[in-house]
Amino acid sequence: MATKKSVGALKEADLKGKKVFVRVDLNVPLDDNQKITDDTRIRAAVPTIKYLMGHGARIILSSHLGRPKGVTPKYSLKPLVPRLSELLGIKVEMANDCIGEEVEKLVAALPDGGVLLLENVRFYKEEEKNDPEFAKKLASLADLYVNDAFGTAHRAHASTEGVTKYLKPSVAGFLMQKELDYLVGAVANPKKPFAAIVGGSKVSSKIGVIESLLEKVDILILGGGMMFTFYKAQGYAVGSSLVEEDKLGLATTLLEKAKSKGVSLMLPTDVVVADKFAADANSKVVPASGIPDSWMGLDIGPDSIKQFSETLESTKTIIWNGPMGVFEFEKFAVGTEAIAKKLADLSEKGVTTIIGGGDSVAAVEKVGLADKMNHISTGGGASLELLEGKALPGVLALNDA
Ligand SMILES: Nc1ncnc2c1ncn2[C@@H]1O[C@H](COP(=O)(O)OP(=O)(O)O)[C@@H](O)[C@H]1O
Ligand SMILES: O=C(OP(=O)(O)O)[C@H](O)COP(=O)(O)O
Repeated sequence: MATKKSVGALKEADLKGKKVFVRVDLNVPLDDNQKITDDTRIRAAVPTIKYLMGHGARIILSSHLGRPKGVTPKYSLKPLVPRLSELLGIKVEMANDCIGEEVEKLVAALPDGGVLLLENVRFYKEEEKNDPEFAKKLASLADLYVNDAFGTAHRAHASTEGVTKYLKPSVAGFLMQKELDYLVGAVANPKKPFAAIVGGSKVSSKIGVIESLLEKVDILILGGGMMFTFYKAQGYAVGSSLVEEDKLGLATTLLEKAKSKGVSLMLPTDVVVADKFAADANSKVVPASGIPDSWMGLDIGPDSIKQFSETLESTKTIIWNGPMGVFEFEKFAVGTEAIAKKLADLSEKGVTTIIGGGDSVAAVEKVGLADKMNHISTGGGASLELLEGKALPGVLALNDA
């Protein structure tokens, strides 16, 4: 685990004129017109960058956006430059690549206090493979490394882990430290009953976390795209809803494990189904066991909202990652907004509420309730893995970890 020493290391580092490779998580939601719909992750990255600017460092920012397969214009980081520049109060330069000669020239031209944003590091498949040669190329751009990408700290990728082997010192940024300080404390000894709410669409990467969560929580509520794999495992028809066919066996095991552990695992009893994946789809509420052929579940229904809300009343700590439905479409935002309101309400009554994840936080911001929560985390998967008790590779790789 990174300790206060890591921040000390950043504060003690000689930064004047030094090229600093800063991994940030600028994986923000964008709409169809490439407009940022929630800038939480950009704002969260600002304190470390401003500190580096103020100390005369030459800042090379690196991030991913989405899960592109190769170079994909839709996943370019260019639309973020105006907002980043505005927040930093300087003109941020943008590179068309993240390695190579053009990037080296732009780095060489950086003045003290200047900021260069590299293009999406996931445009190279070597990033997620944690390819050492690619990590070396990234590292060759700079003199030292700062990891402030808490949201990606659970990934052992070239820009989060590999690069630390070639860049010393490698230290945590302020956001990384703040997240760890809060989350490690909050989840090591949570006030009980402790509930986790897991939804969203990253089923295959988050379903595995559920097994360990069953060791920690008293109540586990599942919604969003996560629920249909569990429905199908129980023999329900799911129409054209999001399902991970190869996780059906795991879902069955998890249902059994919850029972044997005495964990109350709750699935929505009703679902809002749609005839297409669109804002103007026809929709109706059906029982969980009654999803019609070729319809897809895009939100939890009113009965589920009621049951989940009543259950949450009894808790003392709640961690939530993953929206309950496709909240980006008004018609399917009801479940997510109701749960957000419930958590805000409970927070005022003294329940500890932690919301993590790019889209979950966007949903809570959208209804203006972020300020009511105890902690808004920039990491969804990362906070769940911390809660599991796992060491995060991006943190472990730092010098003072
Ligand atoms: N029933 C569903 N079917 C498909 N996608 C869903 C469903 N419910 C929620 N989602 C989608 O899940 C996405 C967020 O998932 P995820 O990335 O796991 O959350 P976070 O970013 O908070 O960690 C949202 O874009 C939302 O539209
Ligand atoms: O959005 C993210 O994770 P999250 O949705 O779990 O919060 C991070 O940027 C990590 O992205 P990834 O899950 O594609 O590695």
